[in-house]
Amino acid sequence: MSHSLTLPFQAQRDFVEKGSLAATVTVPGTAIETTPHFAMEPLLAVKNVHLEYATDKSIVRATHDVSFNVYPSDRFILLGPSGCGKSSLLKSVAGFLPPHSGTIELDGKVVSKAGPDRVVVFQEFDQLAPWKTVKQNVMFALLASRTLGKKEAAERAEHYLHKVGLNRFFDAYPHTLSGGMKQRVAIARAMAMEPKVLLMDEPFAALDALTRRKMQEELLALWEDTKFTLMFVTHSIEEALVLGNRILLLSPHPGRVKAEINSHQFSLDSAGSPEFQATAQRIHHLLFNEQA
Ligand SMILES: Nc1ncnc2c1ncn2[C@@H]1O[C@H](COP(=O)(O)OP(=O)(O)OP(=O)(O)O)[C@@H](O)[C@H]1O
Repeated sequence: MSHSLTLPFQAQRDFVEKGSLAATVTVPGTAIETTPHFAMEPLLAVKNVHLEYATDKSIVRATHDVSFNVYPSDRFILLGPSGCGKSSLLKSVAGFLPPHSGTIELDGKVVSKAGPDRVVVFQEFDQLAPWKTVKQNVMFALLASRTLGKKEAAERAEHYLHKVGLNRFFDAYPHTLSGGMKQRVAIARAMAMEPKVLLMDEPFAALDALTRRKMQEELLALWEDTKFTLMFVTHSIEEALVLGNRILLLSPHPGRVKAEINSHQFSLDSAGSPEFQATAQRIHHLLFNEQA
């Protein structure tokens, strides 16, 4: 599904620079809201995607006919109940799970395998190589993908480790780090690849509430800095609202698009506001099939 409106050039620039505009248009007869994206082409186009797993006993359908577009600098959230296919969609965009039918296009090219233009940060703390230092972990992906030579990879690793506040830990080994610090390394490693889309699968779900909040703040600060394109999976309505500018709501298993919501008006400070609470309630109703 693609909804685009034409706005003047300055408004288009505002969108690119700020990542979103205040204007919201609701598509008549649907629960889909759209921020005008002008004549801008989507960076990522997911079209009518059915995802399936073949098990010994049966075929498990993970998603049914899912379509959405992600635009440059979007912070696009996949939100839905457990088992609705959020992680499967992320895996499919990453190139690990080919669609049973439908297509996924990045920059107009069909995604058929994993590539350095899509990097995933997972929830697990064990995604780092334990025998490598923090800096070596960040450099490894750059070297293995032949993105950079050794000297440039070292410089880029240091640059992104600075950005996530780990400049004093270049030579530390993962087992000496807290869960939050390990996730910062994983984020630095992913950002160092400078992917077209950064994919995050509940990266903060295993952290305590205070660290989770801090990591959300840091992720938004990183986004303010470089305006990267983010696709982020969560089942927390609050996390979706504070981190995302657009939220795709998926129905329970198998996941179908239930609604698309604009959330660019919210920040980490708006969690207690009446508007935030009302939107959270509305999402809750939409997710649980009550009238919004
Ligand atoms: N490797 C697999 N083999 C078979 N079925 C699978 C596999 N991975 C996921 N599934 C099934 O696909 C459906 C979607 O799973 P998925 O993990 O994508 O959902 P999710 O929304 O990310 O869930 P959660 O929020 O609990 O992580 C579920 O029914 C799940 O049991």
